[in-house]
Amino acid sequence: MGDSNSLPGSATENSDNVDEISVAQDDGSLETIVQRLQDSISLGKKHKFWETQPVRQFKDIGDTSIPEGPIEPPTPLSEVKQEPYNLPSAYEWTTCDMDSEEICNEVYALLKNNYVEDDENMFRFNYSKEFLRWALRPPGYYRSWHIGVRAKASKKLVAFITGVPARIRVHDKVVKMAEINFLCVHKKLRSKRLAPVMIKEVTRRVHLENIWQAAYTAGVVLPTPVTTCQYWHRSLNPKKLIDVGFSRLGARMTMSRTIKLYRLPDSTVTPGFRTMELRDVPAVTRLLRNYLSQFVVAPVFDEDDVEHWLLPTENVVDSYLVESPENHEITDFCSFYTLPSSILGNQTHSTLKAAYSYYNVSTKTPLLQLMNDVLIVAKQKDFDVFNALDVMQNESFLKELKFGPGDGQLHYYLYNYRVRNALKPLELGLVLL
Ligand SMILES: CCCCCCCCCCCCCC(=O)SCCNC(=O)CCNC(=O)[C@H](O)C(C)(C)COP(=O)(O)OP(=O)(O)OC[C@H]1O[C@@H](n2cnc3c(N)ncnc32)[C@H](O)[C@@H]1OP(=O)(O)O
Repeated sequence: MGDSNSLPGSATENSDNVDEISVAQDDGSLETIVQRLQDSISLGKKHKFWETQPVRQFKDIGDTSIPEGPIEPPTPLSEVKQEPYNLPSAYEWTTCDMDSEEICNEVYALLKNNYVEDDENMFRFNYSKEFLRWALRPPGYYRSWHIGVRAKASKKLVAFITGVPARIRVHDKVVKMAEINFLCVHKKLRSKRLAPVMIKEVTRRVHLENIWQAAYTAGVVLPTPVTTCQYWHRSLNPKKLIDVGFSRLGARMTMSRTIKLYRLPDSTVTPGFRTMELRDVPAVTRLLRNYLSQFVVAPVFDEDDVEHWLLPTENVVDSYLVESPENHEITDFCSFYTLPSSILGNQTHSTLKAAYSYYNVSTKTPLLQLMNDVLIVAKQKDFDVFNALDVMQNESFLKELKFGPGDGQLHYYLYNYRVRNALKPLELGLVLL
C-alpha cells in the first residue's frame, strides 16, 4: 500500500562496505517536512484539489492548538451525495468485479502498462492477478470500492482506484478507515484532472458505508505526510540487478567480489523456523497484536484478518514463524509479499522478482537472525531483491544485513484525521501494499 507506491527500483550501490553508502536521510521529522514545504512554496507549487480536502494542510504544521482526531465530523448519511460525480462526457463509471476473470485481466493490463514507475522510467510495478485479488478482497470488503472508468465508445478501462476496509489505531483510538490504493490513469489521459474526480468518487462510496477516514501512501508529496519512509534494497541476485541497471557496481568492486559479498547460506539457521499454517492463526494473531501495540499508527488485526493477510498464498504472500522445539510456543514471525516489476526496454530480462518485507515480530529469535533466515528463503525462492521500508524496527537490521538505501521516498497519509506531530518511520506499524 501499497507502494507500495514508491519506486519499484532504484540504484543501490554495491561496495564492500555497505555502511559507506550515504544518501541524504529523511527522518520524517517536522523540520524535514517544513523544509520540504518551503521548497515547494518557493517552487510556486499549489494544490488546487488537496487544498479543498479535509487533510492536514501545510500551513497548519507546527500549530499544536488543533487537537488530534477527525478534521470534519461525519455528515448524516442522508446527506451523502447519492449519484456518482460527473466524468468528462466520453467516460463512464464501472464497478470492477474482481471475482470475474475477464475484469481482473482488464485491471491487470491497465496497471501493468500504466501504474507506478521509478523516476528514470526503467521499472514499472507488475502486480499479479492473484495479488490484486488478495489485496482487494480482504474480510468485509466492498465491491463498490473497486472503481473503474471506461471510455464510453470503446468500453476500454482507462482508470482505476480502490479502497478496502481496515481498523487502524492512531495513538489510543481505533478508527475504521479505507485503505486507498491502485489509483491509476491511463498514460494518454494524464494531467486532465481525472484523479481528483476519482478520489472524490471513492470518498463518496466510502462515506456511504459510514466510514469517514482513510490511509494511503504515495511517492509524491501532498498535504501533509504523517511520515516519510525510505525503501532499502538487499541484493539477492546482484549480477542481474547490475545488468538491468537496478544497481551499480560499487567503486573498487568487481562482479565476482560483489556476488561473494551478497552470497547467503543454503539453509536457514533458526531451530523451529517453518512456514506458517492455518492452525497457527490464533498464535500469530496474539503475537502480532501484542507487537503492533507499541507503534503510534498500526492496523488492528483479528484472526480473520491474519488468515487473509498473512496465511501464505503462493506467489503473493509468504509467512514463516519460529516454533520452539521444546514447548512448541510460537515466538517469532516474519513475512513478505511478492511484487515483481517489469523491466522496461532490456533485451535480456523482462521481470525483476522482488520480495517486500511485510510484518515481522521477534520475541526470542534476534530480529537480525530472523531476517537473515527470511533472506535465505527469499533467495531459495529465486527472488532478485528483497526490499524493506525503514518502518517498525527494520532499521536495526538493514545495514548489518547489507541492505542499501534506495533513492525514492514513500509518504504515508491519513484523510480526515489529524495526527498532532509527524511520526518517525520507526513509530509507524503499518505496511500498505
Ligand atoms: C473517507 C474516505 C476518503 C478516501 C480518499 C482518500 C484519499 C486518497 C488519495 C489517493 C491515494 C492514492 C494512493 C495510490 O494509489 S499512489 C499510486 C498513484 N499511482 C501512480 O503513481 C500511477 C501512475 N500515475 C498515474 O496514474 C497518474 O499520474 C495519477 C492517477 C497518480 C494522477 O493523475 P494525473 O497525473 O493525470 O493528475 P490529474 O491531472 O488527474 O490530477 C492532478 C491532481 O492529483 C493529485 N495527485 C497526483 N498523484 C497523486 C497521488 N498519487 N495521490 C493523490 N493525489 C495525487 C495532484 O497532486 C493534483 O492535485 P493538486 O496537487 O492540484 O491538489
